[in-house]
Amino acid sequence: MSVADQGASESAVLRVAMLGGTFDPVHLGHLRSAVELREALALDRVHLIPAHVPPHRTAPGVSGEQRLAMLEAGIGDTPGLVADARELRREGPSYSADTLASLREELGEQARIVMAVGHDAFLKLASWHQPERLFALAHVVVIERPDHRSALPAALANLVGEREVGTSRELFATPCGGLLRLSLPSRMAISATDIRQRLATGRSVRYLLPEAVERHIRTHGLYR
Ligand SMILES: Nc1ncnc2c1ncn2[C@@H]1O[C@H](COP(=O)(O)OP(=O)(O)OP(=O)(O)O)[C@@H](O)[C@H]1O
Ligand SMILES: O=C(O)c1ccc[n+]([C@@H]2O[C@H](COP(=O)([O-])O)[C@@H](O)[C@H]2O)c1
Repeated sequence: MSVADQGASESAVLRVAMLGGTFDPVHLGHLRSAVELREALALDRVHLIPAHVPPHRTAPGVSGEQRLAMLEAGIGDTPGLVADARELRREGPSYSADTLASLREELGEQARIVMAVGHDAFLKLASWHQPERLFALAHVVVIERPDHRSALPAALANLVGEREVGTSRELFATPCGGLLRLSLPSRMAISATDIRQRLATGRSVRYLLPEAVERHIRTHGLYR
């Protein structure tokens, strides 16, 4: 096979990322990092997937339907971003391994599937449900700030083993099983907790989330 043919067959393989979260509500930090992730890894799609019952935190105050509606409003027509409701349709805790299994089933064995997690979530990965299965189904990409490299806790170092690679090209040589730590420079200092507090105390949330999401919150009287 010529180099040009190799390039063509590589790019024909679907590359998809899952970015899970509570999205209570979705904000510009989430959306900007989804866009940057897509560009950095040349992904076909980034699926933003709201958790139905988040495994490691208290239940969100706003229903799954409302969090999904805000996510859809926030994404609008942004190319390559998808509001994916699959965890909302599943009963019980929203384990990421089950979500990746459903993506794998849908996209087939050859698709390159990435589970994107923030650095803080990554540090706890060894305590997630069926952590080895995550790597059997997908690559893990850790979104880090450039200044934020720290040593891994022992349980995580065991789980990660020799999986880490340095480039997306190496990562996408296989459909799953790799780890890439990706520096995205522009993480915004925005959190959903802060947005909820601002709304509850009547302060402005303008420019922290898309205007369509703010409109949805006002129309439905959320977070008051
Ligand atoms: N400002 C941000 N920039 C980039 N990524 C973010 C930002 N805030 C959260 N994330 C990431 O988005 C994913 C979903 O986050 P989540 O829904 O918990 O939002 P949050 O703002 O951290 O919410 P909360 O304040 O309620 O904990 C996680 O992987 C998290 O690390
Ligand atoms: O599968 C698990 O055991 C698991 C444990 C903790 C978090 N997660 C997922 O990680 C994503 C980010 O979670 P959070 O709490 O940082 O918003 C979200 O999709 C969660 O469902 C998944």
